[in-house]
Amino acid sequence: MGIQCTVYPSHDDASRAVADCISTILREKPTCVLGLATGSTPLEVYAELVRRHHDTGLDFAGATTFNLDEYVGLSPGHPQSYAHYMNEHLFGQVNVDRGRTHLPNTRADDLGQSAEQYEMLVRSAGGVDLQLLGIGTNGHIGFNEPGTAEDSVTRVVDLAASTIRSNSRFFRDESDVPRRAITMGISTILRARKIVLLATGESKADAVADAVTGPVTTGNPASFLQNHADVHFVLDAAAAALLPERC
Ligand SMILES: O=P(O)(O)OC[C@H]1O[C@](O)(CO)[C@@H](O)[C@@H]1O
Repeated sequence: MGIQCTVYPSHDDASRAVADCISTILREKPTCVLGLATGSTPLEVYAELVRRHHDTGLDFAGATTFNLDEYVGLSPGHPQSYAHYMNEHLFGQVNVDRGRTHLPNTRADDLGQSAEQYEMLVRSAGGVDLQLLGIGTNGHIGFNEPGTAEDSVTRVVDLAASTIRSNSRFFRDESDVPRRAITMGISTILRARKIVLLATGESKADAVADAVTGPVTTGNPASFLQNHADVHFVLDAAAAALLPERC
């Protein structure tokens, strides 16, 4: 157990390393199940995968995907919805079968039931082979904010004030940021066979150091990743700045 870290000089180098992991699993297991993340951090990973699809024929046809989370209150066509993000940056640009791409349905009348169904869907697909994660400055993974229990499953959550503030950069005004989301839980994420977390930039350095070297605590949800057997943190130098030399 423990988290393996690799540090790259730049965000682009780290993104290419993550694209390598995803490309490898697509080649080795064309029917793989990918767990996907949104946010600004993985944008270059998706751009690189799209380039590889066009340049080398990287094939998504057999893959199934499950996104970690989706805001409540935004239509799938809203420019800041994660459905729109995925369509724009990956799904609309590669040969993935759209019937096999999944995001939590946050338009259902019964959001609790919708979350339960999503959890079951991930399980019935045979589990996630490779889960891609980002990390919030407060240590959140998906929208599992500090205080989330390790046994949490897919559910409706309230976003932390710090997350609303941080994500307001994508919206006209902080008041436009949705207050709720459906997110996979910590236990949902930990069931993935392999986990790759990409973190870049100095704003993530504290959360990364706490997750890797601190105690396993609900105070930093990413620290639960220490309990997984195959977790790799792919970092740029800025995000790794507070880690000890050897970790
Ligand atoms: O990559 P960013 O934009 O820094 O976001 C970090 C994390 O925050 C979220 O965007 C949710 O706020 C996650 O999806 C992401 O992993």
